[in-house]
Amino acid sequence: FFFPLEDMLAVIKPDTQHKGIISEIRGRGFTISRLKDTVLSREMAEEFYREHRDKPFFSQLINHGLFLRSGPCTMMVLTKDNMLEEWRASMGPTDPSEARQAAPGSLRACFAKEILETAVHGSSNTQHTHQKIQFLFRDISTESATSPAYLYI
Ligand SMILES: Nc1ncnc2c1ncn2[C@@H]1O[C@H](COP(=O)(O)OP(=O)(O)OP(=O)(O)O)[C@@H](O)[C@H]1O
Repeated sequence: FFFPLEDMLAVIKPDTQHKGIISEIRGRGFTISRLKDTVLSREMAEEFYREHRDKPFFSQLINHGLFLRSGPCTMMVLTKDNMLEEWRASMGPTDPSEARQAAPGSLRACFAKEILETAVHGSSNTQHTHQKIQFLFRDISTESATSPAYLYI
């Protein structure tokens, strides 16, 4: 199983797609090399956010107004130099009200509603990127990878 080292897994959460966020992401210099719409089941949402399963807000995160499962999530493999830092800076702080204060141009300042409806997700490190891409893009293949640097896992 191969994929480019610089890739990262990003997600546009439900109810955000129609607002032109994809062209906004491209406009910020991110290359979208894979894109797939997926409606998450509860089991998939729990697996997706498994790192947070011991947090007090885990149940809310999965169940809040069925938000995460209320429509398709757009799963994307993004590429850019200095990817992790660039994407986190583009997303802005987790809490959208903080984002609107501290990073008014960020995606969450522009598109997110509240802390449980944060519009976008990004894998927080390389290991999570690998796990999430495997989980969501099981069909990805060596031939389809585009970057010269690959990791074999
Ligand atoms: N204190 C909190 N109360 C309620 N929900 C929270 C809280 N902190 C985080 N969350 C929710 O859990 C998700 C994951 O939290 P995390 O700390 O990983 O933030 P993030 O890395 O900015 O967001 P994401 O993982 O979605 O990219 C957030 O998108 C948010 O919806």
